[in-house]
Amino acid sequence: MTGGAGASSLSGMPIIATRDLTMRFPGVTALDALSFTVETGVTGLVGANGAGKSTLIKILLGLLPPTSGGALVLGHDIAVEGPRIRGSVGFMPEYDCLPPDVSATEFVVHLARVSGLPATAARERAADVLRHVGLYEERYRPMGGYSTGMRQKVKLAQALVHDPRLVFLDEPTNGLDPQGRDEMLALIRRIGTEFGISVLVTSHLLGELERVCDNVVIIDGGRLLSAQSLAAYTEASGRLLVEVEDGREALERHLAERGATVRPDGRHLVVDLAGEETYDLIRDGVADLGLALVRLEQARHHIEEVFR
Ligand SMILES: Nc1ncnc2c1ncn2[C@@H]1O[C@H](COP(=O)(O)OP(=O)(O)OP(=O)(O)O)[C@@H](O)[C@H]1O
Repeated sequence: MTGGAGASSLSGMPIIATRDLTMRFPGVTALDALSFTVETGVTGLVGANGAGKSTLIKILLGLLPPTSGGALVLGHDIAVEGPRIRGSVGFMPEYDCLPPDVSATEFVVHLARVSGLPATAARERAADVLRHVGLYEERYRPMGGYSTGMRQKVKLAQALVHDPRLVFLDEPTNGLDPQGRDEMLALIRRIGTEFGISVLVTSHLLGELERVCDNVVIIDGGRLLSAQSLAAYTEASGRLLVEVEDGREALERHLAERGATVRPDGRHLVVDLAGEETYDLIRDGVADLGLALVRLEQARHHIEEVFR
């Protein structure tokens, strides 16, 4: 993935490539000259409410023409190949209007038929994806009685039923309780790994994307803040985290007197890594003071730091 300052490039052909993508509505610029590429895998698209995530998805599906700029999705041009893109891309919208009198099975079979699958294949695929998302006996009941979690699963199942190469999931954890959220995040990870389908998943919560994504694109007010692999966000920071059972202050003094740059941070000490000798200094200090070492590791950057 590339884009933004300090972006790192991943190998392989991009599944999404945007170029100066701009979308203006009267009085608001929803997307402002966005240029980035996304490689295969699970990619998080994160931004606050109103950042432009849903608008970007509609444009990438070829449903909404941008004001200017362009994009390729799976190598297809959004300006002229919308139907082709929608044939190879699944879409789980943020909101739903699931017919209350219809069962999940009937609904997903119907959408499989709309995607062009023959009747038998549509029934088989629908049964498969409903099982994969975790809807079992309930799938024969009318959807009017479903919980939010079950409705999210139906939306996910219909996005997967035509065996797409890529799925767009718009805020799939919205409205879920913590357990439902965990289940949905685990499912998203499985879609990317076991099923081999690339995923673009939006959220306004960085923390949850951090748990399932290979890559993260961050937008703010329609502008690109950053687009890179998760590993690049959380790379080693050049600082060591040290935790001892008792005697944190004594160790801090000991290290500072020997030239280390050290400061307390909660239960830890954070020590600037000047080289291998910093490890030796800490080891000797802990031994000299007779302390019990609980933890010594490289501090990692946190993805939230992008927003600071
Ligand atoms: N059809 C439209 N007409 C006018 N303004 C729009 C339209 N669609 C979106 N906007 C505006 O564009 C901006 C981006 O909206 P968008 O829905 O893409 O954001 P989002 O990041 O998906 O947020 P949310 O998670 O709240 O949906 C917002 O200011 C929104 O009010």
